[in-house]
Amino acid sequence: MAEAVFRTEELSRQYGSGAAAVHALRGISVEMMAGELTVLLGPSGSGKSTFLNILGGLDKATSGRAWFTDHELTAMSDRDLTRYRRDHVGFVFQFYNLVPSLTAKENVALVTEIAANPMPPEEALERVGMGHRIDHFPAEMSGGEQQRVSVARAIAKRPQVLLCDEPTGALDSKTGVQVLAALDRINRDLGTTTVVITHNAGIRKMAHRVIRFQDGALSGVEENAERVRPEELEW
Ligand SMILES: Nc1ncnc2c1ncn2[C@@H]1O[C@H](COP(=O)(O)OP(=O)(O)OP(=O)(O)O)[C@@H](O)[C@H]1O
Repeated sequence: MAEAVFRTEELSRQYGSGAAAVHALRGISVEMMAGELTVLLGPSGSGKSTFLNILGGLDKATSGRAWFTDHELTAMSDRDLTRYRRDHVGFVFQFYNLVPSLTAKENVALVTEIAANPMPPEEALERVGMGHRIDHFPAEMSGGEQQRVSVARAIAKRPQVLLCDEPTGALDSKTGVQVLAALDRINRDLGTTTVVITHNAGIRKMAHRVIRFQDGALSGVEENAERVRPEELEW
């Protein structure tokens, strides 16, 4: 039986208090399985980023519990959360945040220099289809290519989980597909448990599991019996 890498129980997050309180998450109970690619789908403001940030140790719940394997994230100190992020989590955000004065390889090496068991930057870039661009600077790359370098940077430390917040949000569909194909390949080849936020419903078809958000609550969980390759997605 598949093992749950993430599990939440009545997870809630409130920002502010009193009349100004925003209930970003309202009691989310869900699981994400080892080796799976999960898509978090929902409209803007439905709580997806808040949920992903708590799973990644970047934000804290107001109530409820969350686990990474058998470690309870919601019981960890800030120091433990920092160590958890450093050792286990790769992040990809909508904007690539590459250092403009460093080449692709140097951007990836920033991470591999401080990781315990990193893959060589060349290998990470090869895995996202950027092996031929290792000496290029961000300004010499398209948005989709820069995003693939940021995926290489995220996987180079061999994280157990890869958390991606709108990785194609700033891209057109053609370059977006190349980024999704890179994520799909990493999930298949390395078995990295991957969570991808999107508000683009077409992307759900590449996932093993789809978790839908609406107004901070779950509005459904589906498993895809058959997955569509990113290259065949329509959006
Ligand atoms: N730091 C914050 N302070 C106050 N409210 C916040 C904060 N972060 C998020 N929110 C609110 O919480 C709700 C959920 O936001 P969240 O970013 O998690 O949604 P989302 O589904 O990821 O949306 P998007 O697709 O636009 O990123 C929104 O109403 C948002 O305005």
